[in-house]
Amino acid sequence: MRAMLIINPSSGKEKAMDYEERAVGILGKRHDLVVIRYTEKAGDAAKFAAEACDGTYKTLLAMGGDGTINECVNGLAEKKQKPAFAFVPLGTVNDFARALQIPKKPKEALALLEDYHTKRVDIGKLGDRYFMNVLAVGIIAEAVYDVTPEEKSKYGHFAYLMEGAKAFRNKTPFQLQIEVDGKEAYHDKAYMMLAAMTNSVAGFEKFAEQAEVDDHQLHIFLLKDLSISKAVSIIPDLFKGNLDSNEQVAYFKAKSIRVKADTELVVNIDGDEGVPLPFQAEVLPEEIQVIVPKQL
Ligand SMILES: Nc1ncnc2c1ncn2[C@@H]1O[C@H](COP(=O)(O)OP(=O)(O)OP(=O)(O)O)[C@@H](O)[C@H]1O
Repeated sequence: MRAMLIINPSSGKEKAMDYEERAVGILGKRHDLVVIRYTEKAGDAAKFAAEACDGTYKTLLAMGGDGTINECVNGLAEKKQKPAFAFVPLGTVNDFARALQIPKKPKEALALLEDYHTKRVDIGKLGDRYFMNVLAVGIIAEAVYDVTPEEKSKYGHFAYLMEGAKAFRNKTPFQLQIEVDGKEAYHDKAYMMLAAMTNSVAGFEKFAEQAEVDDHQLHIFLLKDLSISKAVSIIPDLFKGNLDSNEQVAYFKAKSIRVKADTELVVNIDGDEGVPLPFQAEVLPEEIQVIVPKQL
């Protein structure tokens, strides 16, 4: 059986290329042939990952940031003959790696291929798009687009918090209507909605502390109020893992959601601009087999 190695040469300050030789060496021990594909533009990684589902590949290894990993997940989703998926996280935030305890050091992440311990993990589906981390509507979703690559490399994932705090000023809420698993769960004003597949959101590993990668659930958080006196309590709860019980937050778990709003809003899918509301999304349980550390 073959292995495919997808490299985004622009990821992680161009670090991806440094680890190519080591990756090929490790993959070469378990596979007859290692096919290397370099991405040049958006969409390439998804296309290559889909090609790796032709039944001749045992393993797909991606080296890149969350963008490349999301594309690979999109290429693999709902294919019959998926290879096991491994990745070396080279982005600034690396939420999927945080959730799966994949080491940040590329050498250590590559060493996981020696053990080849795998776990089936859930992903989400919205129309013809797939996500492994988070859907967002409202303030934070908009703030994500304003974070520049320079801010990301200077402040890491805190750049999102800074941009988010700026965006909180002068905001008015929208009316949001949410159905979870076919039942109306929320119909009121909100400033933001997040639906997380994993515990780590924008680098905050305690955001959805209760979320497991294979719990078949979306973890839905709604920010109901934003008066300064009350909103400040959210920051400590964000770090302590208590967001679900915060007074300003409504929290639901569900296998599927439908979301409508009274204003024009766009859903952000794993950090990228998605479709306008209304939308519906669902969990695809244990859809992707990922190479992870033994303790997971
Ligand atoms: N050869 C290339 N040169 C420049 N850009 C590329 C190349 N190949 C792919 N890309 C772009 O890189 C994007 C993904 O980048 P990456 O994997 O680093 O994710 P990211 O979301 O930017 O990571 P993070 O935010 O965690 O730093 C792709 O969507 C594509 O647009």
